[in-house]
Amino acid sequence: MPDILHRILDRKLEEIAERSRKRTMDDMAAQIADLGETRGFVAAIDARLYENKPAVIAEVKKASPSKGLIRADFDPAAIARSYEAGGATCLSVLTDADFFQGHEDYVGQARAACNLPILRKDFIIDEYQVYEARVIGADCILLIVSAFGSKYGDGEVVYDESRLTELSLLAAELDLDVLVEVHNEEELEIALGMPAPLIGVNNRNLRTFETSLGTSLKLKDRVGPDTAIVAESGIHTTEDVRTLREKGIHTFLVGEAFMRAADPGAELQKLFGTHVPTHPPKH
Ligand SMILES: O=P(O)(O)OC[C@@H](O)[C@@H](O)c1c[nH]c2ccccc12
Repeated sequence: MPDILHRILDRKLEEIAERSRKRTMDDMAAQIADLGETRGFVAAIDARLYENKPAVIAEVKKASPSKGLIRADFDPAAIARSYEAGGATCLSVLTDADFFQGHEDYVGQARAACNLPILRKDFIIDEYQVYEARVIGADCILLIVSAFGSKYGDGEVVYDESRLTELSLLAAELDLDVLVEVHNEEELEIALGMPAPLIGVNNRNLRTFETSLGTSLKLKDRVGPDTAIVAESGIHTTEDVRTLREKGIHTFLVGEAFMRAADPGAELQKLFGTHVPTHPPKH
């Protein structure tokens, strides 16, 4: 049985073919020429880190293949406002419909409701989706290195690095930032060789759903103190945040823990905010 990533990517190829029959890449390129500038995604993170504060990419996610429905009461605009009020640095909006119950319109809805830069969270494997990301109002795209890997009979995985580079160069041309996602050392080496990426370490294996913060901790050792990484997935408690910060990781991508809370922004503040004293200070 093919793994879930495989199934998602097969479906993406169909989706791209369906969509390009309705709207061509040339149409989108013409539309992009009239758009304003993007909101700097990486710049917002850098600015937050420069202040010595944690940078949180807060995810707008209704459901996932591993968890099923996560949030029934799902209003992207309200969630975006809540995240902004709770101190998020950026947003990540799921646009995949078939596996995450996302939609491309959610990016525009979130964008209109706040001033935060937005990552289009989807499985991008083709130029078409990069143009589409810019048209729907994203400021950054995700490139998942494992989506560019092919497994051979002997178990060896070969990555199409030139495709990854082509797509990240196209993103730069369209004024989009790129978050390159890795899950192991081999993928990390590939990400490090790409033009100026922001590197995210997914603690969740997209083929098995196994999740461990140990993945971020281990790969952080490989890049050393001078390379910032984003710890993605499986972050639920203040203890998780403390463990990662002690290791020198200060940028986080969090979805489920916020999405299950009645007030996602308040939960963000609880996980990452400064301690609020229970007694007001005396003058
Ligand atoms: O809900 P979590 O465990 O906090 O995870 C958020 C985010 O990291 C996760 O949704 C994610 C990371 N990389 C992805 C790639 C595709 C889809 C989803 C993801």
